[in-house]
Amino acid sequence: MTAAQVIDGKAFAAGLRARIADAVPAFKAATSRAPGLAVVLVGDDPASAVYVGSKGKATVAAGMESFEHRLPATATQDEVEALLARLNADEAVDGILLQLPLPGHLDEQAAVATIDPDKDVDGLTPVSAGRLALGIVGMVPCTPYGCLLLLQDRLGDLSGKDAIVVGRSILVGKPMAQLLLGANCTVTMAHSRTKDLPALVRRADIVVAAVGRAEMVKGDWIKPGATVIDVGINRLPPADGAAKGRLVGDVDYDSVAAVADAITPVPGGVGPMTIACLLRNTLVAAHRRAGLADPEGF
Ligand SMILES: Nc1nc2c(c(=O)[nH]1)N[C@@H](CN(C=O)c1ccc(C(=O)N[C@@H](CCC(=O)O)C(=O)O)cc1)CN2
Repeated sequence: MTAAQVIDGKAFAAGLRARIADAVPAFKAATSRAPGLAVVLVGDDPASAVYVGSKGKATVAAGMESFEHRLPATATQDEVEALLARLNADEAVDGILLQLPLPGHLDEQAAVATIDPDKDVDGLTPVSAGRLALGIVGMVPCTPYGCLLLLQDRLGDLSGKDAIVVGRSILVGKPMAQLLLGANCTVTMAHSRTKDLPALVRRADIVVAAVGRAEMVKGDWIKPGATVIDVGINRLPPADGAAKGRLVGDVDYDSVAAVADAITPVPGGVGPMTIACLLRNTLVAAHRRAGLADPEGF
């Protein structure tokens, strides 16, 4: 039996995207141009191609300019970095996103580090990570920022809450922990070498699962009344001749929903927030580059 409230990330993201679209005309009126987002896809990973397509469509739907750049899977490090350098210098581009993962022969961190931090709408450059750690205004990675918005919408002030982040990736785990710390939570970061993970999770008011292991977090790990944010997107093997397997998160949904106060579903939870927050970051970057105050309410 499901007791938890379902946190509807899809609906929240739709509302955020609508507010962003409403804010774009004022930017255009002030600058005579639209905010511009450039997305770079290297290679032909099918999931990445879908995400890049969705980002382009969402950008246009918000009234912004979308620039899509595709490089072959054989592109060299120099070719990727040369394209990023061109986008850094392009006045029409406010935000640059290098879709990850890159093909294995490329150095992701080195490529990301060449992006102008003022255009780093993914919040992944060393400068953005440093600003986040120091609590200085900068660009925040989209998925963890989306999680924070969902948590604040559900719980209000997060001060004093015990939070655990399971997973320490650069894309989600590390920035998520920084954001929760910035919101005055007491934060535990757990990872593959953590001892007695269930006992640590059981202490938390807020659980963010971002490990990339299907249905790993179980209901008997959860403190009754906790809020659970599931960042995982895992495809199970197809069952009984089905063409595709079911999409599940890092949380064992049914057992956790029976104990938690609130939980994000997969799909329809955190995923849609990633693209909405990318548009938010692009709008903010465009304002800062144009010397305008940050748009209000984002
Ligand atoms: N440079 C980046 N690369 C990647 C990022 C990122 O934030 N920056 N995140 C992920 C992929 N991603 C966006 O790029 C992304 C993943 C999932 C979703 C989403 O809406 N998922 C849906 C389910 C989709 C499905 O049916 O398969 C959901 O959860 O409801 C959006 C964006 C890795 N790369």
